[in-house]
Amino acid sequence: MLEIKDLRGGWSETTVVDELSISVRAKETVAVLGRNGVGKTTLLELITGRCRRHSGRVEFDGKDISGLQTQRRAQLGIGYVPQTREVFPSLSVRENINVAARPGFWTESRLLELFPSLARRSSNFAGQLSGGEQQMLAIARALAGNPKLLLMDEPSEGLAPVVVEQLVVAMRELTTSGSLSIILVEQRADIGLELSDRYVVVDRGKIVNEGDSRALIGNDAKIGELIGLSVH
Ligand SMILES: Nc1ncnc2c1ncn2[C@@H]1O[C@H](COP(=O)(O)OP(=O)(O)OP(=O)(O)O)[C@@H](O)[C@H]1O
Repeated sequence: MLEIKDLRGGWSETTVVDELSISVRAKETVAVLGRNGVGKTTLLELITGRCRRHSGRVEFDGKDISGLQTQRRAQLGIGYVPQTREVFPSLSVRENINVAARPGFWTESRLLELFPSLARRSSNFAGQLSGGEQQMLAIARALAGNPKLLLMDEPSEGLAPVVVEQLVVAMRELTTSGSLSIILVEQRADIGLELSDRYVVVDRGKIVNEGDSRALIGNDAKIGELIGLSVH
């Protein structure tokens, strides 16, 4: 459903992602792992069209979307949960969810069921929420657009362990529900591997290793060697 071929791009003239190819099948979750600053966010932003492609192709559902505007890509079914969350602070939880909603499985009530902490605060302004709740809201808002592909950038970053646990429960539901394809950028390799079918390791804008996530779970020595990340 997503085919990226020899993609190069970055911020203005700077190349961050370099000749990267990856494909994601329907209903598959792929974890993107790697150290800070290797280009994981930039890869997601190239898929959404938020940063500059220098060469290569991005195909979505068999269509070349490389030259399309970000909004058009979203309309075609690419949802994005940016690292900075970008919820609208002066809109309520409900309003944030509905701002870009489109018909489909994910209705407001299903989303509030998926995230019980949001249900309890549905009338609050997003700006009053904790970091964890804002992260849940960013995911809920992206899902409300009923995407076919969801891109998530480090959802667990900066959150307390108990909140990360709640988030993982909801994300597990998403990855096992079987209707979405997901690319999950995650600093926490243990979380990324647990939630994904396959993983890729990015280093200096290229994929340097990939494989079946289950084969790597628990193999901390190998994870450390591949990524140099702490697993807990
Ligand atoms: N919005 C931006 N504008 C300009 N440069 C950027 C922007 N975002 C990232 N970069 C640059 O692109 C390079 C790769 O960063 P990127 O955020 O893609 O890496 P990352 O692997 O996601 O790391 P992190 O885990 O720290 O987010 C870095 O040199 C970074 O400074």
